[in-house]
Formats: sequence, structure tokens, C-alpha cells
Amino acid sequence: MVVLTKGELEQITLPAVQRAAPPLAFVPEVDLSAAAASVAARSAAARAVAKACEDHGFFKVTGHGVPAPLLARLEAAAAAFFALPQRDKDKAAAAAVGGSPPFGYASKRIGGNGDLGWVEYLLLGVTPAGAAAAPSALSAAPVSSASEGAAPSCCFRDVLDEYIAAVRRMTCTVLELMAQGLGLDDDTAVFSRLVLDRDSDSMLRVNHYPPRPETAAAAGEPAEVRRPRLTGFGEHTDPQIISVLRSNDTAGLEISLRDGSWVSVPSDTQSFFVNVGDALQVLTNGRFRSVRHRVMVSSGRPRVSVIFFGGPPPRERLAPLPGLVDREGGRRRYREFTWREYKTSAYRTKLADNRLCYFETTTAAAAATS
Ligand SMILES: O=C(O)CCC(=O)C(=O)O
Ligand SMILES: [Fe+2]
Repeated sequence: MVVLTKGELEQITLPAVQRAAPPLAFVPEVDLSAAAASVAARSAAARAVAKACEDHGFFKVTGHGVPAPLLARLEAAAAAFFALPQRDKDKAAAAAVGGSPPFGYASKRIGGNGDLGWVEYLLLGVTPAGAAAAPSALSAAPVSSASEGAAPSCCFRDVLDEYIAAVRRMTCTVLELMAQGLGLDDDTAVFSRLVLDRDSDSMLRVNHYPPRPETAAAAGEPAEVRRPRLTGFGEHTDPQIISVLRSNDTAGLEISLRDGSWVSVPSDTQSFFVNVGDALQVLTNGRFRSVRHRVMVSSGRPRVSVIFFGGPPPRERLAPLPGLVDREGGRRRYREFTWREYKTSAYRTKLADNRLCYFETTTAAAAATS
């Protein structure tokens, strides 16, 4: 066990994982700018997206149109926020939480059921205007002075607003390609509509994984002994429809393949990574795979990642789309439920739990155990 914090409000221990990092992942790539060039290119991109969602539930997007200077400002502003004194970050937490957890700032505790990670994060609700329902403390955070000009005359809140508007647009383009790739040509907005709804339960999470300190092992020992891997964010699937992630140049993200093995995702600051979430697995009757993933920390450099979670409105009734059920001879893998019901159920579980099993139909559950 490794003691993470000393002299802070609490002491938390995490198991250090001694194993070396898993092999590098092959990550399918889709170029959105090429897809926009012609009808044929769009169909090819839609097919590639659907195949990646079926095989892995994971791929990366290039040619996304989110301006590089905006990404640089976002990264600088996030780094500056996490460099603030602990009491300022805690103030942001208190202002945001205001009786409505899980939003706000948190350190090491993920969710309310005892999950811990080598991570601190901000979790923000997203409003229809593209703005994060962020605590006022973020506006006050002296980001520009902390980052010495990296985020000139701009507060974190403004950068987040601009980023959310851009990433949501791109997310909707990806969701439309997914629908087209599934052959839902008569309603390609079937998924994006949910994320664009004024009541959409979308969120933004900004994660900061501090550098992994070296142990007292001798300098000649292999890297995995000097810096044993720590769990930054334990394995889980994302609950929403889609997650769109970008990170700085520090690796750490790992995904689980269909055979249960893990692979490391090389960092790529130019691209966005897309995860299929639980809600999309349900809507597609299990054809798209909600990818299990985690973050392991072994680097001497910090990792900063920003994830947009596109979610449906709380009242939305989710069920496998009838057209997709018909194609499986009428076999429905999930019963209908509202997004609110799903979240209520999910909040009672641990990070690594399979939360969709409570919503499987009896035929799907029987098939899984036979
Ligand atoms: O920080 C990352 O790279 C991924 C974190 C994650 O999976 C999450 O916040 O849901
Ligand atoms: Fe995640």
C-alpha cells in the first residue's frame, strides 16, 4: 500500500499495481473533415464509426474542427486551476456542490461509494447555452496569474464555455455518423437530439492526475519498480450516451478489449477519443459496446484530461430502438427505463460494477449465464 497524502485533511491509501503497462492499443481513427467532403466519404466514415463502436466501443477523431488555440487555452487554464492552493479548490467545491452532489471539485474520492483514485477533478453540469453550470469560484480563480500569461485575460469559466460549445457540436456530428452507420438513415438525429435537448443531462469532467512519485527503489531498478503503477481512475464504463475525451501529452488511459485483456491508449493531443457509453449500448440493443476503461498513473508528469459526457434528459425513456430490435429477430436485450431511474440505480453502485445488468430483459440475462 502506498500512502497518497500526508498532512492533508485525510490520509488515503491505494494499492500500488506493480505490473508493467499493457501493450499499446490499435485505435481506429475517423477523420471528420474528410467525411464532410462527399456523400461517399461520409458513408465510408459512418461505416468505420459503426465498426469501431461494435468492435471496441472506442475510437479517435481527427479533423474535428475544434481550434488548437482553444485546446491550448483549456489545457493551460485547467493546469492553473489545479495549481491553486487547496483551500481555493475546496472553495470551488463548496460553491458548486451547494446541496447538489456530485458536482464540484473533489480529490481522490470518486462518487459516493468508497472508490478512490490518484486524481483530483472538477465535475460540472452543462447548460443548453453551452455554458458549464460552474461555481462562481471558477470565475474568480486567478487562472491567468497562476499560468503566467498562458491563459491571458481569461478566466477558466470563459474557456470552459467556449470549449463546451465546440465539443458539443463535434459530438453531435459523431452521433449522426453513428446513426448513419447503423443504417438509421431516416433519422440520423436520433442520438444527437438527446444531447441537444434543452434538458440534456450532459456534463464536463476535468481530471488532474498528479505525477506519480518515485519510490525509494535504487536508481538502477526498472521504471515499474521505481514508479509502480497506481490506479488513477478505476475501471468502469461511462453511463451516458457518449464520452468525448482529450488529454495532454501524458498517457495513462487503458481500455478493455472484448476478450477482457487491457491495452494502453497512446496519448494524442491532436485528436479526441470517443467512448460509447451505457445509454448508447442500450439504444443500440447491445450492438455498440460501452467500453470498460481506466486510468493508471505511472508517469513523473501530470496527466490532465477533459471529458464531455453527452447525456439524455432525465425524463427520457431509453429502450433499444425498434428498428435495431427487428434486425435481431425481435430479441430485446434491455427493458425500457428513464435516464433518471438509471442514474438513481447507478449512484448506488461502485465504479467497477456492471450497472446495466439491472436493466437486461430476462432473455438477455439467461443468454449471458448459459
Ligand atoms: O481521465 C481520463 O483519461 C479518463 C477518465 C474517465 O474515464 C472518466 O472521467 O470517466
Ligand atoms: Fe470514464
